[in-house]
Amino acid sequence: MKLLTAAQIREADAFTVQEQNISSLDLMERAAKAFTGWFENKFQPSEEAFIFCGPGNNGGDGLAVARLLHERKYKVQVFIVGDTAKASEDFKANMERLPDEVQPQKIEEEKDIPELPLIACVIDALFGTGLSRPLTGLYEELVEQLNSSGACITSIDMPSGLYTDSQTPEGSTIIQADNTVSFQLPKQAFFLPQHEEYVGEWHVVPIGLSEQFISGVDTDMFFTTRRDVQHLLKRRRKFSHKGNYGHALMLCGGYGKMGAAVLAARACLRSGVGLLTIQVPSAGYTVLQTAVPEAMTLTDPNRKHLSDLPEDIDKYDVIGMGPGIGTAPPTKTAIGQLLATSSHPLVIDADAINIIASSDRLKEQLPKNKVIFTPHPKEFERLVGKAKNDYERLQRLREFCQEHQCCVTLKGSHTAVGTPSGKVYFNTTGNSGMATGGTGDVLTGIITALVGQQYDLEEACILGVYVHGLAGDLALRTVGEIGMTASDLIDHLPKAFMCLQQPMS
Ligand SMILES: NC(=O)C1=CN([C@@H]2O[C@H](COP(=O)(O)OP(=O)(O)OC[C@H]3O[C@@H](n4cnc5c(N)ncnc54)[C@H](O)[C@@H]3O)[C@@H](O)[C@H]2O)[C@H](O)CC1
Ligand SMILES: [K+]
Repeated sequence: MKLLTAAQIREADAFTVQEQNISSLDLMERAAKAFTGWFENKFQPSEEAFIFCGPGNNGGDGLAVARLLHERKYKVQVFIVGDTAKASEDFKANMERLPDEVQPQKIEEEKDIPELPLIACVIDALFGTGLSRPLTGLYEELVEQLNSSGACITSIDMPSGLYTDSQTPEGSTIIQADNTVSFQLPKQAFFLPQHEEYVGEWHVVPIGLSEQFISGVDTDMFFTTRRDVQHLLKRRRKFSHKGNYGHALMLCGGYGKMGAAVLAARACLRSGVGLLTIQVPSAGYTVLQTAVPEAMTLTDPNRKHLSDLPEDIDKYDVIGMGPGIGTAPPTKTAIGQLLATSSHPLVIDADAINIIASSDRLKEQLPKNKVIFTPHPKEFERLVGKAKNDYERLQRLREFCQEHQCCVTLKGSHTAVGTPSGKVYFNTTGNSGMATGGTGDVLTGIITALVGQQYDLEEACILGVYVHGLAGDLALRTVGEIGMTASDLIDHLPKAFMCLQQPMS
């Protein structure tokens, strides 16, 4: 699904009003109803709502929500900040519609900011996608007081003070929402780790924006939904055999890190690959044969680290490498040799990334349209350099992918997949239980298996990160976040793939 900029959202708004022959006030009413529906599920009428409205349409939403909540027997108190004479037309219309029992109070100076009860339920309708500069003056003061009040804050559409699609200037004051309920589509800012404390949990409510507009609009930012990946999933044919699903080679493991090889191999096998051969340093032979009997095991001449490539390397459909291999000089030489000679698609993780990152010569040797990197943020930084903020990091991601015509899955809470054409796809599955050693090795195994099955690089990344997170979400239901291990993800991979095979209701 597409992610739109604030300007595109405004266009979608205008297009929808025309297409559906409704007024912008009708659209605001839809938005307010959608928000109120979410709110009713979350909070009881006994919880008094303190609604803070700015002078634009976000504030207009707040006023409409106040009316709807009042009709549903919630106690509401409305506060208005800003010059109402200059307020938007739909704001003014919703002021008119407020029932007599809901009389808004104006905040014109600091002393008008109310003292909130210890446990207060705040609705933040100060600014949404129309924010065009950092908060100052009374707005800033109010937001600071709300943030330090301990209230449970729900933001309408955007946390006030946060830019929708670009870097908010350093030091700006921004609402720290517990929940953000956004209209129709999540906003780009929600996917960036640096915004976690402002956005809180985000939720999306539909408001019927024009499908025609959204499908026609040009964007290079996407988020992946179940619908998006379901149609990527290839069917297995009735008369197929293991030769139809690819023969993967994995170069993984090192002394004390054979577990990484086991995890990557087991995940690869649980992701539909036809055949898997894994090469490990010779000390790992028994471990691999015992822990992963389905894989064929080759041993490196070196006992402790990778130092050589298999002889008949051309017969494989994909090579996955990196988990547990270390950065010993013979390992670097072997990786260099592989890059110089191989015509395979390559899935490159962990120390294989670090080895390439440390050498401009190796970076230059990267074959075009053949490589997937699966770095965590630190490995990514080694590969492309330090970024000042998440937006700069995303820009580096696009540039690197375009320069080397490769895919990169930049791992995180919303893993970002960069593609050779400069697009970015944010993943939407997964949970914090997955922040534990070995889950990256599992992802390498999954993506290697998918490339082996002839998914193109972009599809393998998007589907791979989605199913990896989905396995984590399924594991969450049985083992919870704290006790989750990488092996739990592997155990839940079959269910995750089964889930994707079910038609959506
Ligand atoms: N299509 C939709 O999703 C719909 C969204 N709705 C809601 O409308 C807002 C966007 O409304 P808009 O009037 O464009 O902007 P804001 O309310 O965010 O801002 C108002 C106004 O304030 C000025 N301004 C900007 N920054 C500052 C600042 N730092 N200090 C003071 N003033 C500032 C600027 O001139 C803005 O125009 C969207 O988020 C939704 O909540 C509709 O209700 C339904 C359709
Ligand atoms: K808001």
